[in-house]
Amino acid sequence: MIQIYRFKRIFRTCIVSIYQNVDILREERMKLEYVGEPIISIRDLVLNYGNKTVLHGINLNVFKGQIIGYIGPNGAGKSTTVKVLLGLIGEYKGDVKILGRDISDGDVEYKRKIGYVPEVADIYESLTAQEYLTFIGQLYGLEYTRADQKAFQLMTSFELDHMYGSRISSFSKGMKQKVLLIASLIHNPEILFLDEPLSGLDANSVMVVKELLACLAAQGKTIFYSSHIMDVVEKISNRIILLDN
Ligand SMILES: Nc1ncnc2c1ncn2[C@@H]1O[C@H](COP(=O)(O)OP(=O)(O)OP(=O)(O)O)[C@@H](O)[C@H]1O
Repeated sequence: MIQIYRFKRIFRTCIVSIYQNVDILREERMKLEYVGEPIISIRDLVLNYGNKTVLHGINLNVFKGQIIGYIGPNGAGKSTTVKVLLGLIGEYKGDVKILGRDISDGDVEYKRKIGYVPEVADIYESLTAQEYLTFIGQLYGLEYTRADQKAFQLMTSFELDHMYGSRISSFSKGMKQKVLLIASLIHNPEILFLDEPLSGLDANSVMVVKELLACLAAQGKTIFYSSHIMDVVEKISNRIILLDN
């Protein structure tokens, strides 16, 4: 109980300080913008689905601590870009480096350092949140006890601790979305890819996610946030990329 309380306190303290110092943080993040090696580097990325070209030569550098809003209309190629970065689509032209490594070189180690919240996710609904999250944590190499502790902390921060032992099939859409978000954070990734992460969340949960993202960025995490809705993205991002053909 003490640990939960401590985590809640740290989480809230971080959130409060983020809001109090939001301008300073923005300024600090802007300073980070062009310093050092990019954490994600995309050069002349072209991707075709059959005869159709979806990505027409994208060039982009993303630096540590940035929250990138990756915006474009439906069908612009946002999810496709994210899938390339995650190594889920290999048939592209151009160079993509994550954490300094070319992702086409076959070394998948970088995947331990990234988290992903997909737009549409398959989630094992017959498992409880505890079973699902500890399973994901162990896939990322965490010990069961550590995964369990981390999962419960994150469930608590999203006010879902009372559902920890319940089957995911009994969760609302927004609750499932939160579980997916927790699953993406359980291994403390350096880069977080989010594909429309707020879909299905109520206003309060949107606030929690926004605060959490600001908190993560302040800790030096990099966030790649893909969405077709400018409204929320412009409030949380410190750099916006518009994808238009
Ligand atoms: N597996 C696929 N096979 C063929 N075409 C595809 C495939 N996946 C996506 N596309 C097409 O590629 C284009 C880009 O799709 P993508 O899902 O990347 O867009 P998006 O910007 O994420 O859109 P949305 O905002 O609707 O999620 C669309 O025209 C889509 O129909």
